[in-house]
Amino acid sequence: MQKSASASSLGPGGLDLSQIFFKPIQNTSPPSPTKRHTKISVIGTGNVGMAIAQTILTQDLADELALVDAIPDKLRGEMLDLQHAAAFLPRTKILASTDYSVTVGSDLCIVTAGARQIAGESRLNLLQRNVAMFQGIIPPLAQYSPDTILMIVSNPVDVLTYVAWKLSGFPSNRVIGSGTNLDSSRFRFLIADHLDVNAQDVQAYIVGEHGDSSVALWSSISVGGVPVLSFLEKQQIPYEKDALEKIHKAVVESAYEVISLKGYTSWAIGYSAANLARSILRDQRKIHPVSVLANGFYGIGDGDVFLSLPAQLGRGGVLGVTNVHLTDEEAQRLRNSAKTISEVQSQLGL
Ligand SMILES: NC(=O)C1=CN([C@@H]2O[C@H](COP(=O)(O)OP(=O)(O)OC[C@H]3O[C@@H](n4cnc5c(N)ncnc54)[C@H](O)[C@@H]3O)[C@@H](O)[C@H]2O)C=CC1
Ligand SMILES: CC(=O)C(=O)O
Repeated sequence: MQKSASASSLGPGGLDLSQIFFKPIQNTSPPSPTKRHTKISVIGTGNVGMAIAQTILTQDLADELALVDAIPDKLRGEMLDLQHAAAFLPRTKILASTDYSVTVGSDLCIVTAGARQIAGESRLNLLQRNVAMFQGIIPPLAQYSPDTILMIVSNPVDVLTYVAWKLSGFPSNRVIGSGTNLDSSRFRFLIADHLDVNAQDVQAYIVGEHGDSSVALWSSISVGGVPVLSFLEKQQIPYEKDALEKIHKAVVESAYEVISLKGYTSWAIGYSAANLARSILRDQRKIHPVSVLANGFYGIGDGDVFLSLPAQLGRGGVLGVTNVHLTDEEAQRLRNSAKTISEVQSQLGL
């Protein structure tokens, strides 16, 4: 099901039409070796996979985009629909197959395949179904692209990032969960809305589990470089701790609300994953709250656990974790979140 025949082979008797339309220029130098060919694979072409794929295309993040799904007709339909937008988009070769060989040589593989929550269902509830699926997804990805970076989006994303790390055998810097990059955007949106400022001027992180035990780092929030809580305290402006808790609660409930209204979430995770892809593939060295191997940070205990911490991302994947100051309460909540994930993980026997 790979991309349809290229224009160059469409002439009668296999005549190479490109030689008729374009006269080759003689004595040209070979293409610059510094220009990398970038390939992204998206596994799972449901609501989330397609939102990510279309954001990658509009943002011109890849020279080649490979799509994989278990349902061939749906997959081919999605591939053709994207290909038909070629006249309006930057040039990207789009391939699709149910066979993982289509992903060969990927720089980044984004995994979105799997069951999703129904209204009111927790992300953690998806675990058993999606772990079984990952056993058929991660090994072939690792086999066809042994140097790739894996970005896991399927839920429960933190535990599945751990599962992907185990199944791939990759070093932990090359296995990343989209984690709370999305929750942090929801958080920034709500704070910006509250203060009537631009969300891009709000620096604010949600860390820990992408889910119900996530932790809001109120102590480090700044708007336009002004640290919000210490500013209010210095100006002796009273604020209600309850109001802060309500904003965090709204972040936690965001996905449940959208799912109860439209059945799934897609656009925001599409932008979130593309935002991470840009930082990784363009070596932006930006800090994102993403799911990383967290042992040893902020007193997180012995077992291997992935959860979101503010991490620097670049071409090598996770380059480091930022040493953001946490209050004792925030650090304790983060360790509790790690414990929640560890307990779920311990049922897996991996
Ligand atoms: N981490 C995050 O922030 C977010 C994660 N999600 C998660 O993303 C996942 C996908 O959600 P949706 O796209 O809405 O679901 P969906 O049901 O629309 O799409 C899932 C796709 O996976 C495919 N699939 C199933 N088994 C497969 C296999 N073995 N190999 C390849 N493809 C397979 C299905 O055919 C389907 O096209 C869910 O687990 C959901 O909870 C959703 C939103 C945000
Ligand atoms: C579904 C999900 O994980 C989200 O939108 O946050």
